[in-house]
Amino acid sequence: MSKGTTYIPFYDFSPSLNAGYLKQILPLLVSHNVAANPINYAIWYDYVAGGNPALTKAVNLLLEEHKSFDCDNSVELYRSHICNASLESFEHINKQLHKAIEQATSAINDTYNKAEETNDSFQKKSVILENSTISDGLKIIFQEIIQETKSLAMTSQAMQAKLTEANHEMEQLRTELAEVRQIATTDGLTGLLNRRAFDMTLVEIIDQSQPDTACLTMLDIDHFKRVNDTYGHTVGDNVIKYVASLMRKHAEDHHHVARYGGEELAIIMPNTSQEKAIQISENIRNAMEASRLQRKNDNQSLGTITLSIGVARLQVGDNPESFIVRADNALYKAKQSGRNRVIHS
Ligand SMILES: Nc1nc2c(ncn2[C@@H]2O[C@H](COP(=O)(O)OP(=O)(O)OP(=O)(O)O)[C@@H](O)[C@H]2O)c(=O)[nH]1
Repeated sequence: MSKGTTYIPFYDFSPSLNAGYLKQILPLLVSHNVAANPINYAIWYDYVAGGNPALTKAVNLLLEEHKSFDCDNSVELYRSHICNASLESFEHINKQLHKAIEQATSAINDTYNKAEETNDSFQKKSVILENSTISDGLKIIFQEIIQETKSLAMTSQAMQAKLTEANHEMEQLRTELAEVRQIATTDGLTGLLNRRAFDMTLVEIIDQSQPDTACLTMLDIDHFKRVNDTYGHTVGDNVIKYVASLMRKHAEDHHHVARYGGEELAIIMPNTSQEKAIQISENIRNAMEASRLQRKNDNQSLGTITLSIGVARLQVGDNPESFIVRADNALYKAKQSGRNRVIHS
């Protein structure tokens, strides 16, 4: 069982016990119509194993309310009761630690500076005292105080060095997290945003935009199956990469070009009128139609490959789903009406 919500769930039961859980979990997944994916398995594993009362309560509540274990509910259960590790949570922890180290460094700096100042002033006064007529006992006490402040200054200096090192490590970690984020949001084939990043960006842009000021363009390569079947999957991959490069070239700097899935690509266009979105889409479509692609190894022509494109503009009350549906419907119309064209909703 995972021990409550952690960053990494921990399971330490024996194989035979796990086999027993498996036998109980499968019928539960079937009877509650739950998809047997790893997230759901983890939820029902904890449910069967017991020992995670908050999760058991949350699952029972969903059952009582006859709610489905759809993707949203499952991810919510998993994040709230089993594992809340995410790039965002690691980045949050990193930021908090960085802040704490900065505060500690600043406090240590103050201590060091004060100790140095006090030390300086004591040093000056000790010269005066050396020549004064105060008793030797007092002179010894004074020397001891000077030693103490010196050692405080040295300790502060050593702590300062350690904190600077810790800060450096945190910065390195932050760079690594940024690299992981980059990998997690990038499509491996095209280098465009992947579907996860597309979904997140679309939510943000809808949140930030007024109706009519943003557009969504969905693009699909025509008869792509034929390309794969005739020239092979590797050539197909290269065609997708080529289309991605055309999209990057024609989209504006503030646009978000993404691979929506398979041979379907998309551009989220904030601060862009529908006319502008159509014009950019036409430029991409024209450029593709005019391209003379050849197979690398034998220069065999791939013939003309075309694109169908659907454009939608953001409307009042839109959410990501409705926005995508409108762009997708326009794309579908482009396909239905003969392909190699741009249609807006
Ligand atoms: N090479 C390659 N092919 C892919 C990739 N993803 C999806 N496909 C292929 O894309 C093709 C999509 O075919 P369909 O959806 O039937 O449509 P189509 O042939 O493009 O025809 P229309 O969309 O109707 O013009 C399928 O053959 C998929 O296997 C990929 O990453 N690489």
